Amino acid sequence: MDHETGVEKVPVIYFGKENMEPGTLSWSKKCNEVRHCFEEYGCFVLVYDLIPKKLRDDLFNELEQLFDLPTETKAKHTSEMSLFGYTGKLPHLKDFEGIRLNETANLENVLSFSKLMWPHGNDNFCEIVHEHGKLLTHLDILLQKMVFESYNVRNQCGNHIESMAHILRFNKYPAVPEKDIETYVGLQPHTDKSFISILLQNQISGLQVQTKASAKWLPVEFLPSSCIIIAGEAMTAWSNNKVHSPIHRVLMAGKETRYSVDTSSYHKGTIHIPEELIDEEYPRCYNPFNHLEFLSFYSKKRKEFDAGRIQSVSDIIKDFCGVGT
Ligand SMILES: O=C(O)CCC(=O)C(=O)O
Ligand SMILES: [Fe+2]
Repeated sequence: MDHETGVEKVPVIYFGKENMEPGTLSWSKKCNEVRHCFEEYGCFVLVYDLIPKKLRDDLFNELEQLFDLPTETKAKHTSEMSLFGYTGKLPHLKDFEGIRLNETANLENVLSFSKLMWPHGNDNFCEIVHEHGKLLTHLDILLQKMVFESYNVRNQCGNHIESMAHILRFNKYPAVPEKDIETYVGLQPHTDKSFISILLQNQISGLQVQTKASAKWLPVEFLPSSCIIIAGEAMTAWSNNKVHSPIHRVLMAGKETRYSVDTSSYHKGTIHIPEELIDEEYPRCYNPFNHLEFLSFYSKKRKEFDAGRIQSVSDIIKDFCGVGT
């Protein structure tokens, strides 16, 4: 809630050098702030001077060039799982395009992708994407440490973080024809299946998040040096339902193309709900689950959803590993 205007807004958290020293009082306050936002909204805008402005601008320039490549070239980047590879121009998403890359903090992965896209590779692209991959992986791990700290399960954090994988998705939402404004959906309402998702965007807004309390759509405003942090269903399960995984969508209402970069973290093994988060008030809601198997389960459900056979793919973690399902 914005106290001056009384208007409900997606919360904003500021990270500065002065509160990022683990063990200090201001660090624990920040950890609690992060946890509070995850519990009440499932998301927040993070203002943090982590990625230099020029590096960000360079990334969005590179993305423009990448998406300008012929569709046949982009489609060379394939995968059996619907979560990976190139997604283009699906009937229900109009002109939306997405490209997913695995572990961009590992330069080899970016290099082999660039050789697939450009006959002689593209050093500039590789350097910029790899730099982002490293910084965003670092940020994801930092946020996870803060969550574990705030729930008093710091001792379990090391193993958890060592098992994390990071996937980057580049998204392109083309400008909207005048007649379609108001009705055009860039990305349908969904919850993320990750542990945490971190979103960077160019200056073009469009992301909206549904509130937990009143299911109201809140637009996410762009702030300089910011990214948007969203809790995925895997963190909801890990936290025994304390963390909220918000439904969000992209509604394009502008004449300029929107680009975003989504970094999602996934556990490569089994996620166990800490015993410390289970008690009489909060009985166990989820069994231990394999995160990658959950993604395959989602992938199948997603195909059923796209074919109109099921109504929703939000909250699907309950079907997968909820206690009593
Ligand atoms: O582009 C955005 O702002 C949202 C992207 C998103 O929700 C996703 O990739 O899961
Ligand atoms: Fe999402």
